[in-house]
Amino acid sequence: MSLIEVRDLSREFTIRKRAGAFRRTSVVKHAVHDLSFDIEAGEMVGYIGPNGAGKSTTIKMLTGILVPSGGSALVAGLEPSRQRRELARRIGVVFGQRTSLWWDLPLHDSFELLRRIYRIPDQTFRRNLEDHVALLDLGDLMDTPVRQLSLGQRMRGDIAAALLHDPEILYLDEPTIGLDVVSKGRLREFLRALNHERRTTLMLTTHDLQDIEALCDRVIVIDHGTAVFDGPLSSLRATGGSSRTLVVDLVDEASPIAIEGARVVKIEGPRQWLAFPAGASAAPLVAQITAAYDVADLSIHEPDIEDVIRQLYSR
Ligand SMILES: Nc1ncnc2c1ncn2[C@@H]1O[C@H](COP(=O)(O)OP(=O)(O)OP(=O)(O)O)[C@@H](O)[C@H]1O
Repeated sequence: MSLIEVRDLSREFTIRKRAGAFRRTSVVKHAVHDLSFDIEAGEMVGYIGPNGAGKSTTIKMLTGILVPSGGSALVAGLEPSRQRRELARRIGVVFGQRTSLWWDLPLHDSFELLRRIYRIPDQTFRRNLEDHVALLDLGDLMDTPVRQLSLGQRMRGDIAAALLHDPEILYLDEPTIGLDVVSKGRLREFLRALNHERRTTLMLTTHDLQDIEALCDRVIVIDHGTAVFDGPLSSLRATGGSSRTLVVDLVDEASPIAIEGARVVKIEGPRQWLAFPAGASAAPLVAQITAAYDVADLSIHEPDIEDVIRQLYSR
């Protein structure tokens, strides 16, 4: 059994609209429609899609906040909407846009309250507090009220809080939103270590594709409530007819390189750019070029992930 099992999961919302002075009609919005996927323990999965695609609705169903209108979800063997309390002990949730900490309380008191709410055993609490306070650099901030923390500090506090009870699964919704480059880097490093060393399963929703590139081997792309891609990041690059580029520095300027399987798209002096399908191997191309030309240097450029995803959304 997978840690997260989603089968034909659907959620509709009925939206009532004014259709005249006194008349109202209702429209049904399919926020999530027949969605299916499995996530195994220890995976780090990026869950991405354009605004309004259904990401938050999915996460809300997986955490038990929303009841599905159809299909099923099993998380750690539990049915989220029916076994929400039991599930809360097994999962952690972090929303970048809002905090789960107590605004007026020092960080330390927020953690203490969570210890009681989740009835976290003393040893677990102490070990996690010690580890996470050190790794997330929260030591000097423990006595500061949450409202006085910067966005990055608050986010680190929220992540430490979500991990106090040793959850097997951590859902992160836009964890790096509004953070500077250094803070983003540190946070990604922490999440990578958490996944490697504690085997915590991560499901990450973000509009920052660098988060995905830094953390996730697998990506699920959702649009209009259904999955339009589910696979490794490397295969995502290969979809949508995108291409990789071989950049060849010749010893001397030459006419366009003519080989099978790639075409020259740009020439600047002795440097030539050759495009080839993203799913193809560069090895035979390199062999052909080095056999026929005097080559000073070679490099391969992967397709820009933002372009690939833009193509996927516009389909
Ligand atoms: N409570 C609700 N009532 C009515 N419609 C809703 C409700 N919640 C979500 N929707 C609609 O369902 C669709 C999916 O919304 P959802 O918040 O899941 O998208 P999202 O992928 O998380 O978007 P974003 O990236 O903007 O956060 C949207 O069209 C949204 O307007």
